[in-house]
Amino acid sequence: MKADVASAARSPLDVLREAYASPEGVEGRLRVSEFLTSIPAIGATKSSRIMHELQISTSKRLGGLGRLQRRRLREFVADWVAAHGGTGDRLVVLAGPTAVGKGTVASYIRRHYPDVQLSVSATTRAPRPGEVEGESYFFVDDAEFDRMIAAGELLEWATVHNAFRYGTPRAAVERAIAAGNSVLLEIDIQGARSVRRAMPDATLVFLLPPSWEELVRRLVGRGTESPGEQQRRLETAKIELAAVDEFDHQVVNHDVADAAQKVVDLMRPRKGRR
Ligand SMILES: Nc1ncnc2c1ncn2[C@@H]1O[C@H](COP(=O)(O)OP(=O)(O)OP(=O)(O)O)[C@@H](O)[C@H]1O
Ligand SMILES: Nc1nc2c(ncn2[C@@H]2O[C@H](COP(=O)(O)O)[C@@H](O)[C@H]2O)c(=O)[nH]1
Repeated sequence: MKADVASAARSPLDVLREAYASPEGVEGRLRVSEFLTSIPAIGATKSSRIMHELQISTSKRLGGLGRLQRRRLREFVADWVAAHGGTGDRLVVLAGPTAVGKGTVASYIRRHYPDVQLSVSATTRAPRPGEVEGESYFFVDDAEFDRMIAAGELLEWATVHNAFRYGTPRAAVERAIAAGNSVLLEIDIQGARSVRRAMPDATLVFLLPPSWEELVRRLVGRGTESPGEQQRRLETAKIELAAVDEFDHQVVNHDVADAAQKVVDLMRPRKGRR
């Protein structure tokens, strides 16, 4: 008989998230084999084969998996769900350390994939040359940002790099999802965590640099921060890189077009892609 953990109301990915967050909780104590067979179209034989492929022993419980096993299982389940009727992830968050290329990848997506809806954030920082109100950001003053927070108009917000405040307007995201469209949020890591709390079904993508040296090269090469500020951001980047396992997918930004394609792929219907 199928275990009741991945009932129609809850996605198997939600079950995994809860298990990884609370290894001693109900989901954490669930055997991996029971979890797998609770997913429609996975029976006992298939479950054994999958566990063998993922190098997980038959006695393991979800909460007792090691870091690599957790990642392998989560990626397997994400692919499986997508291939068996997934409709594309509705809310996709692209986050990562400073200068990894989030803005560059998001701009590439804006230019090359006009069907992808990008959320436009509100910010208290001033516009840079070439930035357009309502396209790049909604540029607001502190009083207006305070008002938006108080009115519950922001899905998440954060003070980024100890400088200015940035937030995701809730209404546009909710409207898009209600209309059956997908939305991409390019935000910082604190914001990604807040989105996960507010909307547990969101898909979090961590953009990684090809190497630490390349991240430093990109930050220094961009030339928009003083040497002191670069140093401070690199210290924060070290801490942020350690958060990679909180995310559903990792994309390495070797090449902008390739990274953009990978992000967009997550937002598209993927039935039968496996
Ligand atoms: N794949 C890539 N290869 C080489 N250079 C890249 C690549 N992606 C981005 N860059 C360069 O890296 C620098 C940082 O990129 P970008 O400003 O997009 O980073 P970011 O993650 O948005 O940074 P922040 O969070 O600090 O705003 C830019 O000079 C950009 O041109
Ligand atoms: N938490 C949020 N972070 C955001 C949002 N919009 C942008 N950002 C992040 O801010 C920094 C700096 O951006 P910049 O345009 O001033 O260079 C960058 O890391 C963005 O990802 C948001 O709505 N929420």
